Amino acid sequence: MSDTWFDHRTYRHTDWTVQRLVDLKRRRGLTVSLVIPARDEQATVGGIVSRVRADLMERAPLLDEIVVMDSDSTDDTGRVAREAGAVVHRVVDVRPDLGHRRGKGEAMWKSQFVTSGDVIAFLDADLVEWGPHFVSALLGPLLTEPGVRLVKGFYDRLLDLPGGGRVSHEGGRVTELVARPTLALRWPALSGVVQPLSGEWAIRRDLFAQLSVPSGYGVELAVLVDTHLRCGVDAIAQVDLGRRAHRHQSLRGLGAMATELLAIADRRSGIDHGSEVPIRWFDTADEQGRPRTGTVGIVERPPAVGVGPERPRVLGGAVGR
Ligand SMILES: O=c1ccn([C@@H]2O[C@H](COP(=O)(O)OP(=O)(O)O[C@H]3O[C@H](CO)[C@@H](O)[C@H](O)[C@H]3O)[C@@H](O)[C@H]2O)c(=O)[nH]1
Ligand SMILES: O=C(O)[C@H](O)COP(=O)(O)O
Repeated sequence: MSDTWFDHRTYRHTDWTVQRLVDLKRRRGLTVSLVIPARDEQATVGGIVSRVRADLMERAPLLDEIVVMDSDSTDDTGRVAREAGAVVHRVVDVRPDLGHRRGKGEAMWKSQFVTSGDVIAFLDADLVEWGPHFVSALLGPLLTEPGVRLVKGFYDRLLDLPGGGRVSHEGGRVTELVARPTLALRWPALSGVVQPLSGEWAIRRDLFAQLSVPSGYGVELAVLVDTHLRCGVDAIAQVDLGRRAHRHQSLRGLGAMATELLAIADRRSGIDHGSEVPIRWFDTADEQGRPRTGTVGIVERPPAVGVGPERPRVLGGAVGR
């Protein structure tokens, strides 16, 4: 297997200083939006927003806006993020004429209608070990390599072990057991992508607007595969960001995520499972002792470029002005 892509499209976050990135951005005349999708992240979102704001907006003018997409939170995520200095949009309030779906991908798709940067960078809101370079370094390849249009972050991933306070370096269970094997089998050109599911990535707006976007956790895999299919693997770069730790989901939650990823990959290989896949959980039972059932949504939003302007709302039967 050729490692050519890995060798010439893999960078380290130390390859650029923030000042160099600011100079490059100014020279290229580009603007950058940071988007943070967040559902019930009041514990971490405030610290994340205030740190990127201080380092990448106030100390150095790298970001033009920081937007938190509040994804159906039932806690104080929106207020905490606003007080920390972000512009906050409730996903449900953005383009209501297009309807509302739940999920991370929906928050990211709708962010296109409330941001204006030529480049959109994404950052998860549940990080507990990270730094502002998780955002700034993603811009390096986009600002220096004319052919690069999508940049993925990668890192050493920590996993909390039972027993309290113990960690291993074997985090990213869905990444290692589902996403990377799927890429290796179906799109081997992408097998050098270290963290295909990383929530830290940056993309040219004009490319993102041409892609369909799964409403749930399939967004990262879809954007990666579709960029490869549409633009070629050299349009993708990756940056080593060091170490990352985040809040872990339950194994059952990860099972649903894995199901969605496999269905999204299948769809791109010509096998469509429809908009919903039934799943069963054997670790819990209903009143009759049978395994509980649930469904995983496999819906996608169309490319934003084809979505027209907001339709006027109909007020009391008359078209509102
Ligand atoms: O309905 C949702 C669910 C999650 N999130 C936010 O999305 C981010 C990541 O979600 P999380 O549940 O922490 O995902 P992980 O278990 O960490 O999943 C990994 O794998 C996913 C599938 O590729 C990626 O989307 C994630 O970014 C990546 O961290 C966080 O800021 C969440 O608050 C939403 O905005 N809406
Ligand atoms: O990227 C992944 O595989 C999922 O986010 C799960 O990560 P974890 O195993 O570190 O919880």
